[in-house]
Amino acid sequence: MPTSPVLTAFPAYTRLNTLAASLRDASVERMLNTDASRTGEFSTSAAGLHLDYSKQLLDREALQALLQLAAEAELPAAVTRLISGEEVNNTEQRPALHTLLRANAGPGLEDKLGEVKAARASMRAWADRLNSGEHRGFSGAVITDVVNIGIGGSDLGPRLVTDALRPFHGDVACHYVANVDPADMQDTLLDLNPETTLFIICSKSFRTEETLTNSLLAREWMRTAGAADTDLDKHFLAITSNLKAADDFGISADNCLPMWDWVGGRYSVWSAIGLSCAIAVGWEQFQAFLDGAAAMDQHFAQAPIAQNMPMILSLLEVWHVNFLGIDNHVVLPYDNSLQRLPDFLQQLTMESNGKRVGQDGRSLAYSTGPVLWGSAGTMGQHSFHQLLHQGTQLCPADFIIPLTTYTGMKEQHRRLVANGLAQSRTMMVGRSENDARISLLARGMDEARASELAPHLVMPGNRPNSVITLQALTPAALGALLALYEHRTYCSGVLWGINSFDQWGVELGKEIGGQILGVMSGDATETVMDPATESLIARWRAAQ
Ligand SMILES: O=P(O)(O)OC[C@H]1O[C@H](O)[C@H](O)[C@@H](O)[C@@H]1O
Repeated sequence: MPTSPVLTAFPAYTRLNTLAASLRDASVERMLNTDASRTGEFSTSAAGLHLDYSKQLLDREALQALLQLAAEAELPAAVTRLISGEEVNNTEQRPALHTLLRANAGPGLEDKLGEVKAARASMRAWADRLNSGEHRGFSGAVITDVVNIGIGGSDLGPRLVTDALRPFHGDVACHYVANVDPADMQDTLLDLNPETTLFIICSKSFRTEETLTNSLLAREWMRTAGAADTDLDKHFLAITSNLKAADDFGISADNCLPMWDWVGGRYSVWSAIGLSCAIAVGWEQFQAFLDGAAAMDQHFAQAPIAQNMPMILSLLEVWHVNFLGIDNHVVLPYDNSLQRLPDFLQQLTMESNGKRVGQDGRSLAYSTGPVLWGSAGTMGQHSFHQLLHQGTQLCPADFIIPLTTYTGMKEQHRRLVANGLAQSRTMMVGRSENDARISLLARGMDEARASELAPHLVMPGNRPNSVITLQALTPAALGALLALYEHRTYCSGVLWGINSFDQWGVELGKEIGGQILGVMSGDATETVMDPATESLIARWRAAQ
């Protein structure tokens, strides 16, 4: 395997360390208030999104050093490697061509692009057939509900996109079942009618335990309702690269749409894995979603580092993790439709960059992907924002704020935006002890009590955050936003010298899961577990 460059070897690394130390006591508020051009310079726009990072704990010198780091790590060349189909996933010897899934041209990749276009045509045909009522179930009834069965990348992306684009929904309702907990499938089926339901089994591998278990439940439900095996094609589609397994399940090749090993699960919503979304919003809107992502791809490939939004976000991530010693990142969409965005980004970033060795397998002596978390504003304000403002850990935040609402309720939406902007500003300005004391006195509190209470009201401020705004949460803006975070993730992986496209860390748990299931089912009496696991299995057995 090639020797991967490591972050600490770049000349800019040492300089950034020094600059980070010198900035520890700097005031972001002062930097903003004394520099009229800071907001303009610490911001960039792309594909309908605007990023303002002027409230980051960063001055011009540090920003220049970060840009220098990106140049030393040759990020622009890394973008070319990604988009041109080089084997950026070195441990699995594959390219990662999610950009091709939304492209209209792919120089040197014509064969693959041809397959992508054929898959798009097939998605479109299925979306049209279902939305027009042409495709019918075994009793001749029109399909009214689609259930996507998948997990991880075969669930989180489609679920988020369908949820986020609610105002664009047509007549077919899309549901999502992922968990192997039978309650997930049972609850979903409660309101559904087998005659009018179609399942999409989404699994690149068609080997995933949860998905296969739920698919068997769905097939049984269909059979119990009177569907013959020859009717199954009216109720099941498969999105997979494993046609043989789909066929063994009873889904014919005509009902299978492709997935390819050169697309990672968490990067696959743009492929036929997104079919449920295309059905939910119709092909035109799904195409707009692809086009929005393609516009971000173009920006990523062409914009200079200093204006390159994904690169800037990635440099900020590395700045936080490796120079300010921060190990988490909170994403706060001020839009109810984006409440599933943190879930999606958790898989995207943590499965991609939660790695401890470089591409060459050598242990890394520095931190990589941070823990990502978050929830839709304003809910978090009434729960965890306390820690954002006064906790001992720094939690750099991305506020994501659409500037308009589809609801038509402008005044209420103004409140939502005001809340987002207020949280961003509050994280920066904080409150001194003296200001706290004065505000308590103004409320009529006596001097002694105000002095006693004031330390509890102190907020250090200077807490880094960025604000991403968009005109409206349209399919195109959503596509651009997801592509933005995909590319940010890739750039951070390049800066850390890791492979962002494999996920070996999830395998052992699956293997041990199989062993434990064997013991619980009594099929593997010879298997010896550790005493703690044995004792927990005994507790389970006693409860049966
Ligand atoms: O699409 P599938 O093959 O069913 O895979 C579903 C998911 O399961 C795996 O365990 C991986 O960790 C994910 O990256 C993947 O998205």
